[in-house]
Amino acid sequence: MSTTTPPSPPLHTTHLLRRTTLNRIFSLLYALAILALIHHHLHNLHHSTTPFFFIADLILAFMWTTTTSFRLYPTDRKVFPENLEQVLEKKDFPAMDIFICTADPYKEPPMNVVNTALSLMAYDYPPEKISVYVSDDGGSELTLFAFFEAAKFAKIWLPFCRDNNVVDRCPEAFFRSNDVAFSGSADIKVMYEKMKMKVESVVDRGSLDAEYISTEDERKAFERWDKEFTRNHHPTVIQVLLESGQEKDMKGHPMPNLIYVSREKNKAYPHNFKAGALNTMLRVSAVMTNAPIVLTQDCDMYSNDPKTPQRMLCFYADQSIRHNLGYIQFPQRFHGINKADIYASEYKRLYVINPGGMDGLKGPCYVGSGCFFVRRSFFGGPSSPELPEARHLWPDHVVKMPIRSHQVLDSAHEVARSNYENNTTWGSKMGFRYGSLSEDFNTGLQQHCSGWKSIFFHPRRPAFLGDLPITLYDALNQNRRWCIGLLEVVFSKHNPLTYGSRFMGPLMGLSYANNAYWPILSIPIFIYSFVPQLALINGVSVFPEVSSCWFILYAFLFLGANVQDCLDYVLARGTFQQWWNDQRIWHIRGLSSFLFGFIEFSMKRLGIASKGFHVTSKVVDNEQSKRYNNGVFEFGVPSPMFVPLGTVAIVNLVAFVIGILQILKGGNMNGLFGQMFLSCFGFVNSWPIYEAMLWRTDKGKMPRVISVISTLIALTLCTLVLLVPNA
Ligand SMILES: O=c1ccn([C@@H]2O[C@H](COP(=O)(O)OP(=O)(O)O[C@H]3O[C@H](CO)[C@@H](O)[C@H](O)[C@H]3O)[C@@H](O)[C@H]2O)c(=O)[nH]1
Ligand SMILES: [Mn+2]
Repeated sequence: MSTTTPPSPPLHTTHLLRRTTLNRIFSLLYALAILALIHHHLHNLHHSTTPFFFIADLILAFMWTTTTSFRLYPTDRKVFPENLEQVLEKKDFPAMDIFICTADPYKEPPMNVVNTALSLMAYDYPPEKISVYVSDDGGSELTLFAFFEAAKFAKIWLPFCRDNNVVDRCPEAFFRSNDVAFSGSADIKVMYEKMKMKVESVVDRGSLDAEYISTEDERKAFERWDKEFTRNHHPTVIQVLLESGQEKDMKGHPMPNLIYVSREKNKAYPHNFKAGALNTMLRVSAVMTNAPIVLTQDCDMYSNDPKTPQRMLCFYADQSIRHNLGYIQFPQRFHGINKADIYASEYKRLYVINPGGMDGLKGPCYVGSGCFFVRRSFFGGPSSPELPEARHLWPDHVVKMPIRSHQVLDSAHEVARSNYENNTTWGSKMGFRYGSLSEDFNTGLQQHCSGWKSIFFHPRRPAFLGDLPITLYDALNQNRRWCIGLLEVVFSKHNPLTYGSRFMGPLMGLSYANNAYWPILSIPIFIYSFVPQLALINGVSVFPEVSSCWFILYAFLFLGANVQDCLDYVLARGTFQQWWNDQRIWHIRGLSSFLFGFIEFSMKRLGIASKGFHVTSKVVDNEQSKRYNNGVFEFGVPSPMFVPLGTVAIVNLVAFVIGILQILKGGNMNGLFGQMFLSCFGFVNSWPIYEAMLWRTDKGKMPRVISVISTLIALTLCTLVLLVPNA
């Protein structure tokens, strides 16, 4: 009799979405329609405006092709963490090194960073297997001070969460939403508030008074902030705040490791922003704990689900996919979004819809936060390792010394030196990749190209929740930085279309290109925001007449793209109103951040100074936050990025009014319908801009100077076009 081992229960399953077949059929139809349109354009090239639309439509067609790569294999996954223990015993769970990046105590309040750290330390996971590394690029004693306090509070907070099975393990989120009386929660709240007050008062004052320093350890730590210490030029500071083997929580259970690291900064060496910080963390953690799993977290992205590591393990523990599994990406989700999501800060397409489409191919892009990496994936491809010279940095190295021992601390300082990476392949072949302000996109791309796969998992309850920009200026600035980073990849050797398609296949190449080529959308958006409108003012018809069959083609292309986009959006649990705002913000980005990102990228290439990584502010102004919650656009600052928005708003208004007048006078409605429709669309989309320019009185209105400049430009354009002979 033969015995067979029963098959182990599934840890995860994956399936294609039901809409896949429809998607594919529609893609084919739409592609044919695009070909017909190109044919139509080629026959009409002699018309004066056709070349504009030809260029615009070619770019739109290209972008549509890239979007289609997400629609051919849209995938969804399920995990079964309840089966985990049959495959992997708790004592065999892999260790995890968690990196939390922060860069500025005034834009990223230390109390928020502490909250993120506490939520992650409190994971429902063996604490002795967790090490949290806080990377402080701000080199701030205020942040370190906050973490000394956090380490004390953690000894109470962790057992409280564990014993009461708390789900919101970020203290701030817990106290905000839980009125249920957990045993002891009132006392803990008092302790939390006390810590918060202490930290915030120190941050408000901007310096640390002797009265706040209570132990010898702390005194010694803060001595490192001497007179020479500045944010851009200072020695390495590594402070072990909690050591798992040594420290116990108030119930006697082990604590996770908690380590503060501010890498050495020296103006003579490039620090490569976040990617540089993360590479330092990779090395420092290698000599201290060297866990096989690395979780990267932005300082504002707190854990919203203590079971996330178990869900991640459902993939990691599956031997059949392990050999080339590089990372598991959870989507970036946000808290505090207003109901209509006016700035489309949720980036539903980028963070939720598109990754699901790539998951059916070789896996999603890395988006910078909420991503569990297999450490080995930073050191060459699955079958072509690229290892650092120092043996103790290899991913299989086993650390045998306690993290506070001299040897370990000495090597940690050594690898955090600002010139450590000189003449090495860190940032080019190893670790997080340099050369792009969108280090996340760049790193994921290169990992995929070297043969790694990734997995996208989108649980119902968001695994992480982050802050989002609540002013239009911040939102556009963030987008502008991304564009610079994306263009840096497009114009590098790792272009997703050429290099990417060669190593990942054409569909993955197109998926990556969809994001990378965002900024070129600026061209069709500018053309369609100005040319048909100006022609309308001049009474020139540029689109097919309503009665012609070409009009049906135009209508199909316009409606087809928008209805499908809207369906994708609504099926991903969005609302129609959110989709509406999302399409509007795409136009806004096209007219502002995409263009300005392109300009700054070009200047950077020409060697003219650039701002580098401009950290998004996470500080909330009460007035602004009130307006944001009411769904009111926040302009306020006189940014040149607002000028095209104002100009387009006025040109569309003028065109729409003149169009109506012409029709009333018995003009050519049949020939001008398309243009009337576009001006009307532009007019409706610009509503918040008229409000901000004309009748709002609050601080978030459009600054006068921007209104004046954009009105002048718009009126000049409208007048000039009237001088063009009406052909
Ligand atoms: O020199 C720097 C600059 C930034 N950061 C950190 O990088 C993170 C992201 O910065 P943020 O200003 O919040 O940028 P976002 O645009 O919101 O971030 C998105 O875009 C970045 C790439 O541009 C990714 O790194 C992020 O993970 C992704 O969430 C924050 O934790 C910062 O502290 C550093 O550690 N060092
Ligand atoms: Mn952020």
